[in-house]
Order: sequence, then structure tokens, then C-alpha cells
Amino acid sequence: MPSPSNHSTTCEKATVVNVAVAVIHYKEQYLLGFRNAAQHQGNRYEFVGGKIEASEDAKQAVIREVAEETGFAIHENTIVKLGRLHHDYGDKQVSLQVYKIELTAPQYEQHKHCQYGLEKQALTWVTKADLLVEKYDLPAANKTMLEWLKLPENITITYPLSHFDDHSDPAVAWLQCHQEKLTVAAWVYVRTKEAGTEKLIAQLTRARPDIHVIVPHHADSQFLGTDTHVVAHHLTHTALMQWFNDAQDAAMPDQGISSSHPLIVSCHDADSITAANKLARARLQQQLPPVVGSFLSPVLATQTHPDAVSLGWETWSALAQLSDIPIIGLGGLSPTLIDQAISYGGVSVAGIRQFLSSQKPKA
Ligand SMILES: Nc1nc2c([nH]c(=O)n2[C@@H]2O[C@H](COP(=O)(O)OP(=O)(O)OP(=O)(O)O)[C@@H](O)[C@H]2O)c(=O)[nH]1
Repeated sequence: MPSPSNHSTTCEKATVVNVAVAVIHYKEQYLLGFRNAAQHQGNRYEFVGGKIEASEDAKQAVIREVAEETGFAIHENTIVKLGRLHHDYGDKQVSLQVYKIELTAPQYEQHKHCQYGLEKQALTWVTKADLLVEKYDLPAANKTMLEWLKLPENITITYPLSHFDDHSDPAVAWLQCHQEKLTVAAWVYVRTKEAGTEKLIAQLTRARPDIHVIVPHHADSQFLGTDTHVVAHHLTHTALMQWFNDAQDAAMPDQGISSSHPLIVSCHDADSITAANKLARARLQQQLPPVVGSFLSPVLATQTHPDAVSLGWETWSALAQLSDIPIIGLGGLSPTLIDQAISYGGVSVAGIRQFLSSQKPKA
């Protein structure tokens, strides 16, 4: 704790350093730099990046830093905002604005054998798999970035049980449909609102142990079975806004929300994005598993919610820019629209019908 008499230390600590971070990749190859021993968080790997100057915004800073450190001119690449996070290292507070940039094949080919950057810093290309299993020692704030990077490009949402109401046993029909049609190793948000959701999830994951499930945040994990691969808990828009309203006066606003898993939330507008940003900050402050994604919907008109007014890509994109966590497009989308979603500022697309394959997965 700083001594009250040490005014300069207190001031230094209170100053937040604004940093732009570039997660540069080509397909599954990711670029890491190495911080020299004399730097803050020295002798650790890092993503390319640096301080945002007073005269520029975060995106301009990321373009400049990447050019200065690597020589890549990325202004014509798609630059997707992954998120923003605050981290207190004790000796320094940083606010990191993180962008993901995919290089073109020629950009990568030209650079893939370079072992040093333009500032003579060591550079290395690593696989996404090695990066995500934390084979490389990165600063503590980067843990959350790695959680963000785990989000796949497609997320399948299950049909509601009521979709099978005309079957003699809707639960059996629900199970059979998803068991057969989920793609291999799919991330699946099980959106059943009815009682007994845990039993259905356990049955589905027993039949399909390859899948990764996102479960409602109130799902009782003791009924899910130990083999169920839960990657996140989901908070509906209603539950998120309820938390936000309850949290306005609370010192430690975490009431009733899972502390065991990362969270994915649902947002529809600027208010819910503000709530999600607040929840994301609170989780980091309390060192709880982070908020890793936000379904922002409806992008386009959907069969399941025909009365909802869709946002359209432009409004969706403007809302995505307000988010401190990665944005997942939902509503009237198909997996083939991923490039469009990325170009409008998202990282993934989600949906029901179009994301279930008619091909049975191989045993
Ligand atoms: N570039 C980069 N910085 C990061 C990452 N993660 C992270 O916590 N940081 C922090 O963000 C700050 C980056 O600022 P910087 O690179 O401009 O400054 P520096 O301390 O290295 O050197 P400088 O003050 O001499 O410019 C450092 O405090 C660093 O520890 C990351 O992945 N990349």
C-alpha cells in the first residue's frame, strides 16, 4: 500500500496508462513479442502494442504501433476490436484496448522468418493452441485476452423444447435432433427455459462428449455430470439488467451470478452494453472468471422472433464499438456470414437452424 506521505508514488499509481494492443495473426499462427528485462512486465511475451498518444484514438495507435514495431501497414486490414480491460499491476495501472488483426497471406509470407522487430525486439510466431494453453508467459492482464480468443467463429443455439411440441415426447425429439445435427466439437448454447434443463444438457453431452456447452447461469452444476464440458454460463438480457439495477448501490455487485465459469451475456441496445461493461469490470476487479462474449441481437430479422425490430448491420456495428467485450452476432445469420460480422466489428456468429448440420457427425 502506498505511504500517505509519498505523494508522487500515489499520483503515479493513480495514473492509468492507456495502451493499444494488437493481436496479429495469420490463420492459426499468432505473433508474440518479448519484453526485455528492463521493461515493465519484463522477460515476458506480449502482443505488439504500446501507449496511446494524446493526439490519437486507440485504433490509430494500434496502426502506428504495429508499423513501428513490425513494419506491417495494417490500415487496409480488418481491425476488429476484441475488448477493453483495466488491470492494476500494483506498480502500474493499465487500460488495454485490444484489437485483432488478420494478416493477408503475402503479409505473413514476407514476415514469417523475421526473428526481430524494427525496435530490435525478439518476435516469434506461435500456434493458437500453444498460446491458449498458456505455453508462453504473458503479463497477467493477457489472461482475459486469451479467454476472449477461445471464442469460436460459430456458436450453435439449441431449439426451444416447444419447437418439438407436436412430438409425442418433445424431450426425446429435442435430444435426437441436437445429438444428430450438432457439428463436431461445436460450442452450443443450450437455451431451454423449461424445468429439467440440467437433465437434458447431461443427456446431450453424454451422447455428444465432443461438444462445449454454454449453460443458463442458474443451471445447477451438480446435476450436469462431471463429464459435461461447460465453457461458460449465460446471462439473459433480463438477468443482466436485473444485476445492473441491483448493482447500482452495491459495493461488491456479484449477487447470484456464477463465480465458477466465464460468462456470456445477451445485449440488445446501448443500455445493456453499458451493463455488460460494468459486469465485465466488476468480474476483473473481483478476480472472477471474465465475461468473454456478448450476443448482440437481433442483427437481421429472424423466424423465431418475427416481431422484434432488427438492428441492421450499421446499428449493430455502432453498438459493437461501445462494448468492452467481444461481440457475437445473433439473429437471422448463418455461418457463412462470419466475414461480414468481422468486417462490422464482431468476432463470432450464432444461431439455431442454420448452424445445425444435416450431416451426422462421424463416431
Ligand atoms: N505491448 C503490450 N503491452 C502490454 C501487454 N499486456 C500488458 O499488460 N501490457 C502492459 O501495457 C504497457 C505497455 O506500454 P508500453 O509498451 O508502451 O510501455 P513500456 O513499459 O513497455 O515501455 P516505455 O514506458 O519505455 O514506453 C506496459 O505496462 C505493459 O506491461 C501486451 O500484450 N502488449
